[in-house]
Amino acid sequence: QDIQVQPTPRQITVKGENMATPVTFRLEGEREANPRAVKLLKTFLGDRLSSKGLPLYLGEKGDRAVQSRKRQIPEQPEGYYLEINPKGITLAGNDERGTYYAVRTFMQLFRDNHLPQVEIRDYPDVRFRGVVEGFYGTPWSHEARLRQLRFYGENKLNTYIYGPKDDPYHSSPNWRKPYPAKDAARIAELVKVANENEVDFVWAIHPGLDIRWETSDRDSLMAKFEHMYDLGVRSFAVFFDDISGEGAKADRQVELLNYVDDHFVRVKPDVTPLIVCPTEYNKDWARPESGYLATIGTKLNPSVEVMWTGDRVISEITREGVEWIREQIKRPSYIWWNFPVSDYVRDHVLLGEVYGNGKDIAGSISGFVANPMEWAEASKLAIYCVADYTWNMQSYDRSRSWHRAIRAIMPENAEAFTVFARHNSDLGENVHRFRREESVEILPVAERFMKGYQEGRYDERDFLALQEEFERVAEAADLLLVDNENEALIEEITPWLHQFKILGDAGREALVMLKAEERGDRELFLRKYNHVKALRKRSYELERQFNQNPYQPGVKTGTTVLQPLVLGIFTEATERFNRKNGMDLPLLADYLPCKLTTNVPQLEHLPLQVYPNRVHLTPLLEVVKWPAGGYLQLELDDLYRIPGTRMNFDVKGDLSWGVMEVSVDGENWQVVTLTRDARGRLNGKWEDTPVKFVRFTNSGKDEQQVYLREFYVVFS
Ligand SMILES: CC(=O)N[C@@H]1[C@@H](O)[C@H](O)[C@@H](CO)NC[C@H]1O
Ligand SMILES: [Ca+2]
Repeated sequence: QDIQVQPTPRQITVKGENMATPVTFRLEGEREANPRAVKLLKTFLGDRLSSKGLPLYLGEKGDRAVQSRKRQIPEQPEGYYLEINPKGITLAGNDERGTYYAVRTFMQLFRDNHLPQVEIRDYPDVRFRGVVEGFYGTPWSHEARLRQLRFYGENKLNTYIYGPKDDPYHSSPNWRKPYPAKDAARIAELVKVANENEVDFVWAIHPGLDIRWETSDRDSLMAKFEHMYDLGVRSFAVFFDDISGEGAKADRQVELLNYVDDHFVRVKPDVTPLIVCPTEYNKDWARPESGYLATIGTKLNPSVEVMWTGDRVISEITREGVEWIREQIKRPSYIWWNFPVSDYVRDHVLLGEVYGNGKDIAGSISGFVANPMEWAEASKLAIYCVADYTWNMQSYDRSRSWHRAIRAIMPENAEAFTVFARHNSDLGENVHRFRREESVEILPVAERFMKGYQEGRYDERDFLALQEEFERVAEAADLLLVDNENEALIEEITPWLHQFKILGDAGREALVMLKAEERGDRELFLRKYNHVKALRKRSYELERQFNQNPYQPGVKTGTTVLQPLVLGIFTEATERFNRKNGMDLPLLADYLPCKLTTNVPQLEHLPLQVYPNRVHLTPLLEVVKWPAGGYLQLELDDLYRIPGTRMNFDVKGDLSWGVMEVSVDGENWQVVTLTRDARGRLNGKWEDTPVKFVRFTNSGKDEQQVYLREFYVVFS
């Protein structure tokens, strides 16, 4: 029979027919077994526990209760052996966490009226598995974190790294300060719940923005770690990502890390190995001539774990890639996988399958933690799949895992959530050029239909299939909006559900428009034309109402297939209607195109936010290396005055290297006077003859490392 356990166990042997579930169980080994495993099992079995009944042997290798099965227990860390048969049940761990995992598996196999007769030998591929809360944006709430930790216990994830960029006590300005009492108490509670769920709570510090390489700051960091230790934290990390200047120096970082390792981590009996996120944390940025990774590799204590995001900031993890970095840092890397994090595409939710990472990387990595979205519940979809992948790579099946994740997270509305997730998985254009599949099933139908429609002959079956899909979209949105099985999740995705409902309605109505136009039914066509326009307007209003953040404000859904399909059908039908009826019904306004050209590598694919009279560059989270002579140019679609332009590079020092110019023809340029305001932002304007081009250049002779916090141009 199809026994489903999450994550997929390494080896399951069915030994016979299902057996009737005993009314009671006699627990053997309670005193010596892992207390958290005992507690979990006793809570689960409740009044089925008694001094009589089928014996249930629980314990770790070496404990008396499981002595007879000693040789069956895998010797890998966190491995376990599970046996169910009419004579008795054995849940035996290679270590305490293994026993806990055996109980977790037993709980999934348990049915009120029957138990499978099985033998399972199981252990994880990757040593450290879990999540790094390491994104920019609103940190997760305390309640969201508690739910996460329980979710990790259920899915055999053993690591949660606390590192929200926007927590001022994790990063600047207060990394040197202890948490205020209320926050401290919350951290202590998180640690307690993490322990109950056999999760290492790793507290990370991000000091690099303003650290000074003096003993006073070293002592501040040690004192902060002591403060966290007193709250119960036993696992620590230091993040040196997204910094420049003094803090980015490898030998200084290594000196500090080795000091912390020697005088804190290894001094205390119960602290796990220190973890560091290096400043050069991906291959794209690694500069052999800087010697940064070589310094890490040769001088950093070998016991310190080194994180790595892959070949690029956001990238799939390949065997070749992890073997390359292993050479550089002289140890396996601890993967920081930047998915499903969406802090650089905040108007999207990423609910698609987890795929693209090699199944042959386990031998070269020590850890694999996913950086999630600020939407904690919505991130569970990907986290569930990462748990399955990192536990047993060879048997990982991206689609099976994803469907099981949906049923685990939304059992009552799995179908509706599947429809929603299918069409909310790609990121759209983004600065990292990282894309995901979206609307995979309907894509071929949509393409074939649009081609046929434009050529004047489409297959009616395709028409009906699209109609059915848009109906399912509309239904799914309404079902999920009133779903109460996971209210925290619905609360997170409500803006996208409203947008999804509009998309479903607009799709159905556009198809009615198409038929009305074909039949020459003017009245019906005009009714539906106006309805779709109204839906479009509602969609824009939603974009302005929800999720207003300074990076990618708004609410995008179905952007890769369904939205373009609706727009395509609407446009084609309206153009035909206009031609046949000598009318000039306007098409759906799309914002004026504005073109960006640049020779700054990190800005090459920077999406623009274009509004009726403003164009914003999408701010970047990472440090931008702006070479001497590096320029960024905006070409507008017409001649405009520039009543205002603003740039914020978050640079304290000299900005005189930056020059802004405007031009009518892209050849002759006039300099725009820039003034620096109290907050260090550069402001300018151009009220003279209207211009078509605006450019900003590093006219100095050195590379500048800046943050692109804000860059917009207002034109009129
Ligand atoms: C190691 C790492 O990825 N650090 C940050 C991370 O905090 C961001 O969430 C990530 C995704 O935008 N970008 C890389 C970088 O900005
Ligand atoms: Ca024991």
